[in-house]
Amino acid sequence: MATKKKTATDQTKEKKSSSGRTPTSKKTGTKTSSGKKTGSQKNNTGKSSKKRQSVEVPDISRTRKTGTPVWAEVLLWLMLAFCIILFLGTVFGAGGIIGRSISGFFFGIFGLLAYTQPFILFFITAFLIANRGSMQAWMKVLAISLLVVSLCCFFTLVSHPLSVSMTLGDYYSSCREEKNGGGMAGGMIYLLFSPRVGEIGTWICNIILFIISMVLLTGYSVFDNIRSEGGDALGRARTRKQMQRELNQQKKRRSRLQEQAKMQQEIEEIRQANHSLAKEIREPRRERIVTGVSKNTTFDMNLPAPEEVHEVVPKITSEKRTGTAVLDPSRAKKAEEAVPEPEKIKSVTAKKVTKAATIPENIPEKESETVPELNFTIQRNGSSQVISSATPVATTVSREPSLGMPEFLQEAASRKNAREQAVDTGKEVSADKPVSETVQPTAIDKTSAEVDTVSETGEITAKTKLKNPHSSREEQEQALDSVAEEIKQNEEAPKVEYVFPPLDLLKKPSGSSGGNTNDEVTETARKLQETLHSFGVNVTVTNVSCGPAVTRYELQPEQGVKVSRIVSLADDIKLNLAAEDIRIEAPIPGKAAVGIEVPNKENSAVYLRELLESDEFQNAKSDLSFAVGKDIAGKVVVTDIAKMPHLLIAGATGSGKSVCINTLIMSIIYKADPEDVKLIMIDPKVVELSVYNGIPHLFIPVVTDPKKASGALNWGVAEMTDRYQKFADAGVRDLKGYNARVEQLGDIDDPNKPKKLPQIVIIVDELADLMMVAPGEVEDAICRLAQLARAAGIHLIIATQRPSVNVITGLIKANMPSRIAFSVTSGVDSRTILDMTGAEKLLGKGDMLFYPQGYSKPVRVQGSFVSDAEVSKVTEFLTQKNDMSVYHKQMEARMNTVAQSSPAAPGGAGGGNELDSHFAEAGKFIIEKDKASIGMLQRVFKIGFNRAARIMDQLSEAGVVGPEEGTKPRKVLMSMEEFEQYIDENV
Ligand SMILES: Nc1ncnc2c1ncn2[C@@H]1O[C@H](COP(=O)(O)OP(=O)(O)OP(=O)(O)O)[C@@H](O)[C@H]1O
Repeated sequence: MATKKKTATDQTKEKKSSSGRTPTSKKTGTKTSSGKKTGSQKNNTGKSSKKRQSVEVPDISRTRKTGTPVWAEVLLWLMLAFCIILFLGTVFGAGGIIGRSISGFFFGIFGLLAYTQPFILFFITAFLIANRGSMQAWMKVLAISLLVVSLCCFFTLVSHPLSVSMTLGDYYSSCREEKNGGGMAGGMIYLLFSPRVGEIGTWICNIILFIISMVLLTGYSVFDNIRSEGGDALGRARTRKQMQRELNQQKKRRSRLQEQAKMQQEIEEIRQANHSLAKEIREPRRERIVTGVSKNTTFDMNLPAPEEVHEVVPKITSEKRTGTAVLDPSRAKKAEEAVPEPEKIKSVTAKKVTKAATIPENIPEKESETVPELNFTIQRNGSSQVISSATPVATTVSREPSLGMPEFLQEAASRKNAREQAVDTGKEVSADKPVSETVQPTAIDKTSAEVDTVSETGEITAKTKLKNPHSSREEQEQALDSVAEEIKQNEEAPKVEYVFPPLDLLKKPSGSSGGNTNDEVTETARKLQETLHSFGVNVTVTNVSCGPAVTRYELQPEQGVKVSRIVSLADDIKLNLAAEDIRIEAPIPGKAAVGIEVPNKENSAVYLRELLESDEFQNAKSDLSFAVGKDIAGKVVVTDIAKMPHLLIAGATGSGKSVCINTLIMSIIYKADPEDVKLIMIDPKVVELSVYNGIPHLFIPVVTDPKKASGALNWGVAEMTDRYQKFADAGVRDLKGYNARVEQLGDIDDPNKPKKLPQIVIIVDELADLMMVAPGEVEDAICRLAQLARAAGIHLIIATQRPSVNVITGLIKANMPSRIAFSVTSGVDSRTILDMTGAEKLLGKGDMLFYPQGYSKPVRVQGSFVSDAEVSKVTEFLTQKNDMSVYHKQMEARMNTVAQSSPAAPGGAGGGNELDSHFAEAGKFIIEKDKASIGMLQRVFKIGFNRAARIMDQLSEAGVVGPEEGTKPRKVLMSMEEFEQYIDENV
């Protein structure tokens, strides 16, 4: 035990000592509790071990390397003592016996210089110690010794010369006694030189000795100095010469650089001249400044003899164009001479072209200091007129299609078909109207050609019973069955020939075309140019398009003018033109111009009749042609709903949505047979579309109850899925293919023969009202229809006055590619509709931004107008001429079925007190989760709030869940077994 204890104490001691002293071994290191060394510890250990080594093995010599060794220090101290004693002895005769004998010895050796010896001795000792091992130090000591000796000799010569009889020993004793002379050292030198070179010689030799000692001591070489002095003078002369030479070189270099810069400038000028010439060549001919060509193409017989007219044709050699000459200065100069200046161009090349015509007096010149003169074209109702402040007005007919209009909008061909003949009986439209030359065959031809190709192997299977394999909802199936039944009944009913309503039921446009007069347009164009010029933005009005509501001025900014500057001046332009609001289109798509749209002083309405009478509409092939209105240049805009394929119409209240929908419906009524196009109208506002009740195009009466509306949309979904099934059976891809296949069957005598399917347009006048009642279901139905219904020939037209994100949801927006934005209150609303601002600048009353699928930017259009009275007249005509009494009854019946089958309708799918089809599932789900909430049911079963609430009420009645408890969730009262038993007994 004792041994153990001792060992432990020893260990502790060792530890202590190791921690105090620091260990020597590298292996020893502090370990962490886990036994591992940390990095920092390792580092520390490393450092401390080095320290430890230096402490452990003290190396005095090494430590003293930088300082004085001990022995030297001791020596120095001893020397100091000796010198002090010497000093005391020599100066004061003190220092005792040792002091006196030492000083006597020093007087004997050095004579008078013995007084300096204590200092010299101490200095030499210290100096040698400080520069140990240095030869230089020894040399210095030698020099001092020589100096001392020469000084001793000097004192010998001066104070106490040696007599001839005296020996060196005598002289030593004499100096020691008298404390005078140069001592033995001086005497020795004297004796060395005096007998040989005489007294003077001794003096000289001593002086030389003195100089030598000084040279050795200071290292200063007199000869070197003399030589360097002489050399310096020579060097200075040389440097001066060198500097002169360099100055001359610099001058030469500078002048050469100046020459180069000059040459480069010349080259740059030539390059610019080449560039501008090349640009002139690239410029379209019409944009080049042409002199001497009259724009008046009418030949005047009274004109004087034809003058020579010159056209500028810049002559450019290949050398100039390629710009190779500029690399060679000499050639560059030649090229410069060859490159004509603007004046030169005029004069030199004017001789090239001669034409027999008058020379116009005023040619618009591009000047940045002055406002350019006006010279632009006014486009109005498809024709264009050239306006120039310098030349007389000449009118030319513009045959160019209006800007930004895709082909399918201008589609018109000489279509004289059976339908037109039928229309002629009722319509006022003259079939003998000349076909416009602007009309071109369009994509629609191609499309019809494409879709008409039907699979040769496929045969149409007659389907007696319609089914909906894709629909999972019971309601949808019910709706589908009932609607199918109704359709079947309709088909079996005797066919009534559709009588198209005559166009004279619609109001004729007034004689005046409206819009601004030419003078007003010119005045506004001038004001625009001046306003922008006053802000330092130079523009030229190149074209003016007079629309029914707005006039667009096309401005071409000068080179270097930023488009954003014009946009930023919108308010100033508005102020200067005193305009209500202006819209800037910067730049106009496809044009090198900025468009400023200024409202007309007088707004002219675009009557639907003039659009329906237009060639564009008359020649449009599609049954779903829609006369939208007139564009900014007064050109009729007709579009095909089938190609849209779904349209979202949004705008503030009173902006013209309902009128737009009316014109759309009227366009269909005037274009399509009810057999080809059917309409489903949903009008939660009740008053807007009810007037159409009774027209043959309606599938079901106008739906006004928002709760029933989602049922109608669901019916649309069911119809769509059914149609896809039919297409699949027939081996076709879309409605056109299917109808073509049906037509191929001809008049076979089979009661189950498939019938042609009409295109269906579902029109919703106020989406916001529907979204309030059943947002989930409406959104679902709209999205499903929008995604798939195009090929099935079902198209959606949805209007809303609330362009907020909870009405036009992201899903709806993504699935409605074509948009019409009427005037809205804010840019945010405009963004919601169009994904860009602009609609907030519209004027209302049918002023719209038309943005169908395929457009890069929305086009501003003034929508066509049809009054309620006109609509009433047309619907009256239709109900009278087309016997719809049977049809009405059937529609009523179908409407009721659809309404009942609507999931949003009260009473659920079965109506009355029947339990909802989701009742059992919902009950089980709630018991399983032990949580009852309507929102949860909505989410899980993807149903609307009303239905979920109804299921919850039914569950409450059945005692599955407790009553409502304010904001708290209802209590779950039944177990799974009890509920299953309940279902077995009651359901
Ligand atoms: N294309 C048009 N040309 C001339 N005036 C028009 C045009 N469209 C609409 N208006 C005028 O604007 C008024 C309001 O139009 P409309 O009823 O269509 O607006 P709305 O957007 O449907 O409004 P709300 O959402 O309140 O029903 C019309 O009574 C009519 O006088």
